[in-house]
Amino acid sequence: MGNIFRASLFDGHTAIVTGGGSGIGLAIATQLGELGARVAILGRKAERLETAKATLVQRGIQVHTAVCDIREPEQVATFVDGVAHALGPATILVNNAGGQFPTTAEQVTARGWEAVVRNNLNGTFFMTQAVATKHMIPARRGRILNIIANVRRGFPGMVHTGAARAGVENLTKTLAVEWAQYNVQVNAIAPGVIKSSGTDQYPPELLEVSRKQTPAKRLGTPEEVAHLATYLTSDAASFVTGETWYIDGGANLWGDNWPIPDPDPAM
Ligand SMILES: CCCCCCC/C=C/C(=O)SCCNC(=O)CCNC(=O)[C@H](O)C(C)(C)COP(=O)(O)OP(=O)(O)OC[C@H]1O[C@@H](n2cnc3c(N)ncnc32)[C@H](O)[C@@H]1OP(=O)(O)O
Ligand SMILES: NC(=O)C1=CN([C@@H]2O[C@H](COP(=O)(O)OP(=O)(O)OC[C@H]3O[C@@H](n4cnc5c(N)ncnc54)[C@H](OP(=O)(O)O)[C@@H]3O)[C@@H](O)[C@H]2O)C=CC1
Repeated sequence: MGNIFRASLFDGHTAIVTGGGSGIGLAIATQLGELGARVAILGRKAERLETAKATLVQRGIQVHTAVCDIREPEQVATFVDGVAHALGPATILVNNAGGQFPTTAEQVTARGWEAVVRNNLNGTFFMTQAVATKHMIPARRGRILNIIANVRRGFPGMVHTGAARAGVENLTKTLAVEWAQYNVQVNAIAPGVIKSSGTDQYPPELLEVSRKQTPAKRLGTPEEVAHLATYLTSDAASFVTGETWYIDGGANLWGDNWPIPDPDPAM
């Protein structure tokens, strides 16, 4: 599918995309940049960021990159100040960085739990607070978009990320209300299973199970998520706030997120 959005849609905007060096984040950074935004991306791995930067620059996009772990508030503050210096204050923040590992609730260690909650919930909040207070609230203008996951029916098989993403969904609602007075809209996207650099780390046979468990009978693409992100960060969505948008081929309504044993062993 081609791009249905106007070429100059984001002229004059600066967009931060966390985890913009790969997968869904890179697709979003590419699309916002091609529509006129200056783009700042971060991640923990410098090499990944350099490769992504080359791709974006090749497409004529003005890019700022810096290594930053969103779990560390000092690194976040330095990154956010660096964006203002390099590209001007951010008008768009896409909190896309995140991840987890499969585990049963019985087996997850305290450190494993903390690692995933810090990555997905704490990191998202630290970025959001820094960008809003330093850039968006003073300018009385901002769009924040949180990438979560399909947690509508919990997340059996990944209890830590289910809890963390539900936390992000709730902070999306809270901040939509608190920051409406500053003309800052806050929304979330809940992707189903998307064929990306992220899911490439999962065994192919599990991805095939996910495909079958999706009513649309296919996996989504990063570009499809980017189209929705473009709408939600554009002026077309200026009266939309506090909402979670599922993009999952119907998966939140039917089928298993993750193949776990039947909760009733007698069945
Ligand atoms: C096929 C169907 C798919 C359906 C689901 C699709 C929905 C979601 C898809 C995606 O999210 S795609 C993105 C995929 N990418 C990732 O998820 C990778 C992200 N991982 C990370 O960023 C990190 O590994 C982490 C999870 C944040 C942990 O990083 P950190 O550096 O903090 O951890 P460590 O210091 O190494 O370990 C802390 C603690 O956590 C335990 N642990 C870490 N990784 C694993 C693992 N893979 N398996 C089990 N346990 C893990 C580790 O053992 C430590 O605990 P202790 O052993 O010390 O108790
Ligand atoms: N693909 C899918 O099916 C789904 C994905 N999601 C979520 O969407 C987001 C993007 O996923 P996807 O593109 O598929 O996967 P990727 O693993 O390719 O993307 C995750 C990105 O986040 C960055 N990142 C992770 N932790 C941190 C951190 N602490 N600080 C800074 N950057 C970090 C990674 O970079 P680096 O490693 O260099 O730090 C990477 O660029 C993730 O939050 C994922 O959990 C949700 C539902 C489904």
